[in-house]
Amino acid sequence: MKNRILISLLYNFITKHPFLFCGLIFSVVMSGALSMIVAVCVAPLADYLLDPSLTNANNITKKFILVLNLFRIPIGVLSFSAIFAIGNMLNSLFVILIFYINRSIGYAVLRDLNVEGFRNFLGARWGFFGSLSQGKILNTFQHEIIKVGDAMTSLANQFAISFQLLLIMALPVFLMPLMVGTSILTLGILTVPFLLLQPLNNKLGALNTSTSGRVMELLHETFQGIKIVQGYGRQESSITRYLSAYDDHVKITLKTQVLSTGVSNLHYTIGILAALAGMGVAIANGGALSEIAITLWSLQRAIPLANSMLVNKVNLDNFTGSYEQLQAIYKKANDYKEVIGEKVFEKFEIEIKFESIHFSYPGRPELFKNLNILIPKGEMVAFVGESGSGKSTIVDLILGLQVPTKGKITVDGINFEDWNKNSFREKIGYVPQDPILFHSSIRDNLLWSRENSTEDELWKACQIANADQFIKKLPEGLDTIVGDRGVLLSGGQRQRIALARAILRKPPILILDEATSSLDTESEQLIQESVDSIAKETTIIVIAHRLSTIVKADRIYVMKMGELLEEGSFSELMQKSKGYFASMFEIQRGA
Ligand SMILES: Nc1ncnc2c1ncn2[C@@H]1O[C@H](COP(=O)(O)OP(=O)(O)OP(=O)(O)O)[C@@H](O)[C@H]1O
Repeated sequence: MKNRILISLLYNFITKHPFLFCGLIFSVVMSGALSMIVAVCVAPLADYLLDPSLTNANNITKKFILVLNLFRIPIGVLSFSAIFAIGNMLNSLFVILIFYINRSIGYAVLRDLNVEGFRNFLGARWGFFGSLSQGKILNTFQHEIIKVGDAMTSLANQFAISFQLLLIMALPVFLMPLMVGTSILTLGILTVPFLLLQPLNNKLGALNTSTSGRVMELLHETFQGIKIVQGYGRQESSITRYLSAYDDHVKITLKTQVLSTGVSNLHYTIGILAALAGMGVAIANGGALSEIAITLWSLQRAIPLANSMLVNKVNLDNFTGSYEQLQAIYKKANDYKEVIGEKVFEKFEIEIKFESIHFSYPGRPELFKNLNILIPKGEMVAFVGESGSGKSTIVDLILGLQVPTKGKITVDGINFEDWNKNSFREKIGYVPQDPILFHSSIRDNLLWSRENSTEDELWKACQIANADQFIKKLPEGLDTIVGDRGVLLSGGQRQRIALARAILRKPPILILDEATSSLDTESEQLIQESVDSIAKETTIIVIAHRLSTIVKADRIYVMKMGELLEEGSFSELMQKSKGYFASMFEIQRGA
């Protein structure tokens, strides 16, 4: 399973980034070749130390001298040392290059996974976000994707190291097969206990993923709800809850890190033992000193590499938890994938129609049974009814954020699913119940809905939304920063900016979900007049609690527990004796 994942990740990577992969191979080959040259240099140096006249020099030294003669390089300890030093230096440069490419591979994979995650998540229907905690989504981006990127670096490292080892050990294997064989056998036997740690690694990896997810969830939840945490005086309990999750995570992380460092250190010692065992066998068998020196030199380069291989293996063992969580979330996002129709919505011409719509939220009883609604172009259509009766859900269905379980929604006679949803949404100005502003200036928040608006258009939209006066009084006017989600403004000011943002689009359809609920009566009145004035050229869908705000609506739908109770114009509904709407209106008037 794990190998299959790695192979598919590697394959994806090679096809997407062939240059990086070729760069890695080139650097690895160069580094290996240089290691070989450096190892060869050890023989003349060792022979020179034994006998500076080099009369009884080893075969390798003799061949080395022949090559130097070919290039007219003077023979002596200076040239031997210089070649040895330059070879080492060049090799170090290639090792740095390998490190750079390995990290680049990790970051390239990270970037691909981030893009894939973003596309998946933003392409999912609204329901997907309700099915997951935001902490989990953040954790996916901040931790799990990084772990998978690290695993790819480890994999690239594994590949590079295997190749380097092969080249570094080629000469010693040829010269001293017994010494190398003994060392490898000793190392292999002593490594077995380390390999038995794999199940523990897998378990720690999965625990690390879940505990870090919990930490992120609590962090996010606390700061999202900071007002209520402080308002209820629950700071201490929030800290305790957070610390408990944090401690759980630290415990697991510590275990993982100790294991990784422990493996690395113990294995290094074992590597030295293996080299000594090999050397012992070589000396016992009368091996030439210069050849033993070459092999020892190569082994001292190979042992840390073999050690890194084991550490990489630990990383590769515990990345599966992260990868599986990533895939599970991606799959979920994919299950919720929005169907994007092909027809581009250019102009709203006729109507929006709900035909026998059934709808239920997952795991909840059916909310709408056979709901029929008509929103003709140019009308102001209002939805009223008690809390929880389904008004906002109707808006979500119009926006395509939710999908009916049965029945058909059509726009201009065409099934909603056949429209390219974003082209339809681009024609909508939407002010949700809780108007979200981004942590930026008022200007940026407005321009977000229509980027190329002029200064005049910005102020005009603010004027219609009755926001111009208060914005002018702010020290930095349109450039005032609104704070995270708009916390530096009052609820009513936030609503007015959200309304201006919607109006700026000059949308043919304007959806106002309780858009004036936080305003004082006078501001509401002013906005009401503005909305009435744009109603002539705009289709307006409004959800209202204050029934006095929909007196001019052409059509009012009265909802109760997902059911359509009454329908008609304001005067028609008021004329119904014992009508639900009329009695609601009377109650509000009396209040
Ligand atoms: N994401 C959701 N998952 C499950 N049930 C939901 C979800 N959103 C809303 N509901 C339920 O659907 C019903 C209708 O909710 P909706 O928000 O559409 O009502 P509403 O009329 O707009 O209420 P209000 O006036 O309070 O905003 C409620 O019973 C609510 O609990």
